Amino acid sequence: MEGVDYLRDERSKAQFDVETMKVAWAGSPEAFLVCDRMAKLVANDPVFEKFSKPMLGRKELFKNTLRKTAHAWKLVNDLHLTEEEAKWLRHYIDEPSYTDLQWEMFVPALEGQGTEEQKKKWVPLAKTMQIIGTYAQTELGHGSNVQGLETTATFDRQSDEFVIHSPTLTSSKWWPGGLAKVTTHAIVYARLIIDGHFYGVHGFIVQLRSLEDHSPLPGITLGDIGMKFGHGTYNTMDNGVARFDRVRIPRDQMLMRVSQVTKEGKYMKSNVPRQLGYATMVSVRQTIVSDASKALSRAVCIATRYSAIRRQFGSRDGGPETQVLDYKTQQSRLFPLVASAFAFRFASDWLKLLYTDVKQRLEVNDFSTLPEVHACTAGFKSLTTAATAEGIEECRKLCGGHGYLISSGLPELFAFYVPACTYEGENVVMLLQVARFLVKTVSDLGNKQPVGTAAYLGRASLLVQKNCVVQTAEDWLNPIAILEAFEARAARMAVGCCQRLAEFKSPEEGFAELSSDLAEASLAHCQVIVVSTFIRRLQQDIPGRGVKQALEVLCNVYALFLLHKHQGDFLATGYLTPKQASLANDQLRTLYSKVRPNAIALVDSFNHTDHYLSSVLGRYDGNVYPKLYEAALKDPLNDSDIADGIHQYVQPILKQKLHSSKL
Ligand SMILES: CCCCCCCC/C=C\CCCCCCCCCC(=O)SCCNC(=O)CCNC(=O)[C@H](O)C(C)(C)COP(=O)(O)OP(=O)(O)OC[C@H]1O[C@@H](n2cnc3c(N)ncnc32)[C@H](O)[C@@H]1OP(=O)(O)O
Ligand SMILES: Cc1cc2nc3c(=O)[nH]c(=O)nc-3n(C[C@H](O)[C@H](O)[C@H](O)COP(=O)(O)OP(=O)(O)OC[C@H]3O[C@@H](n4cnc5c(N)ncnc54)[C@H](O)[C@@H]3O)c2cc1C
Repeated sequence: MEGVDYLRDERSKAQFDVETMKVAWAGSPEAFLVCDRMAKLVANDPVFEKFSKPMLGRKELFKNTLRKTAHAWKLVNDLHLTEEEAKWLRHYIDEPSYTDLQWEMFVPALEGQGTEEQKKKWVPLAKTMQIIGTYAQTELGHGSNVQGLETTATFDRQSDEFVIHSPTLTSSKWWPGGLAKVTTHAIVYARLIIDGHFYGVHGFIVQLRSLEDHSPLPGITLGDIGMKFGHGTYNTMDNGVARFDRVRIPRDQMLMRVSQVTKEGKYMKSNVPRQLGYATMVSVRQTIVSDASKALSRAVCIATRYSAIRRQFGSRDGGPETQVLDYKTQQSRLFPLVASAFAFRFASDWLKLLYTDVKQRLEVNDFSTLPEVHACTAGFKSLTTAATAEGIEECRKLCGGHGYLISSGLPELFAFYVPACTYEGENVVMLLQVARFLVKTVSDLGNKQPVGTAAYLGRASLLVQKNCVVQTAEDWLNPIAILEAFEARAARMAVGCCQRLAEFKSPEEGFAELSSDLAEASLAHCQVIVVSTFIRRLQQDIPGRGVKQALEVLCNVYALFLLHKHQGDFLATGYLTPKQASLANDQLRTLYSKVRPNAIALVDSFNHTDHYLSSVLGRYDGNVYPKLYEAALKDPLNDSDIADGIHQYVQPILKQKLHSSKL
């Protein structure tokens, strides 16, 4: 039956205005309109159909993405889309493509690390796609350890050129998106050598392919690194390998904002810190945090809608069975993920502001907030991608057996998403960066009052002594009580690590030995910031019937869920008593009952189209079973009753004559 809304009753239970919540989720009325327009543009364009993707082979997958990307670029030009609109268009097309690297890394690297002159020359070429670039940092032998990269860029004073060379197999560039078959240029990260001296790793603009016939330029070997996890998701992308055999580039193609090499071969450091060479990674990590909330919102939307349709057990007298969404176990696994999607959304909005601020400061050579922004982007990247990857897998399990079908949309989403835990800074390596910041901050407390996200550590001496005052489950609804619990736990963990570090012969030895504890302290610190950002968001004016109240419930769910999950930390650091932890859990159960009537409306607020979700379980109308059946029938194995290979391989077995002694 087309046109029936199987989730209508659920929608009628909503205690808040969904349309206003959509705006709160999008960030502003303008942002909502852009997203909505781009989502519909993609959903209504047959070129962007994606149902057939799981059936395509590697070459077809890749070509299909090239076709979609070309169509998208045509739309960008024909419709005069802004950069913001074009970004959303790419997002809703929902297929990793070389343009992700072009816009998220190549252009930002040129803009952030190039001189004014370099920007003037290269940025317009990239922005009009006259050149297509990638970010070639990782090598076969090194990814996390950027200073360990082996590719060399040797200055040749005679010709005023750099010679880019891959001296070993492990120095082969390995992973860059779009490198294998598409990109014409790359920012290649290499060790600078002048007169036999090493001057650290720098970025160089290297042309890879002819702009005439697209063939690799002399001395450059390019290829694909092979199929990746999952089928139809990241295999649309040609992650590549590149080897350089003494390839020459002009001197002015070294990105020279941080340091310069003169014609005479003199290495000149400007007054900007060398970490600015890592600025592109800070920019992308910030984007990745925002993508986490989108990916998680997509998974929870599917699992919540399906959980309202799916019924198991509980039927009396032939009446309807229980919706699985009504089971407390289902709620306790699902609702914290719905709350996390909102928490990450608000955290990423805040991070964007922080990043915009640091970008403006860097332009006028103010580097004072860079360490804090680096710690926040690295830490948030780790926290949100790990929770989102786990959350998508949990949503698959929440959908029972059907969640394992490609048509549920969840396996492909997981396969697409999970590398976010590794790329752009492996998650544990990123937490250890936060740990460096924390250790410095705590060690400096006697001399310097911490500010910004670390300001609470300025009260560390108080926080390590004070105990939680909560006496009833109701008390756990007080944002001051919640925030203090998170701050006290994080401060105690950080201070505890620093005290133990002092017992080692050297800080390096202590840091290595205590790295697991330091990573946990870093996670606790990042959770303070995410929880406090959610609380601060609620202190702002939030219009719309019941919107603020619904968000308050989610904020409490997010915080108390984390408290429950990490209660070992809260108890071990001595801030909470077991009784107080148990009261928090009682409150959490009550909160789940408050989320329940709003569950479907909350996931409707993400405004995801059926095209974007690409899930029969998460359909807006809840018409799951007929569509699941229909999708199954479309499988190529259902083209005929007797499949290829049956006559050849199965019938001979069925027809064999065995002697009874062999049975
Ligand atoms: C279903 C399909 C849907 C499809 C949808 C499509 C739409 C998608 C849209 C957008 C997607 C965007 C994503 C695009 C794809 C991404 C592809 C991924 C690309 C990559 O992975 S590129 C490679 C990334 N590589 C890394 O991240 C490497 C990680 N390693 C490092 O960053 C560093 O090596 C290190 C930080 C670990 C160590 O640095 P190092 O200098 O060796 O050593 P330290 O001594 O630790 O640091 C010194 C000092 O510097 C500080 N510091 C380090 N990093 C930074 C920084 N970035 N900024 C500022 N400061 C930094 C550090 O804290 C130290 O400071 P201190 O001395 O303590 O004061
Ligand atoms: C889908 C995808 C796309 C990518 N795209 C690009 C791209 O476009 N351009 C590009 O340059 N790169 C790209 N990469 C590479 C990516 O950035 C690296 O894989 C990533 O930075 C991790 O580095 P690694 O592979 O060297 O991991 P490793 O560092 O080797 O990690 C292996 C293990 O060692 C641990 N480890 C490493 N160092 C430490 C330490 N100091 N202390 C404790 N534990 C440690 C890690 O936690 C991890 O468990 C991509 C990767 C993927 C998966």
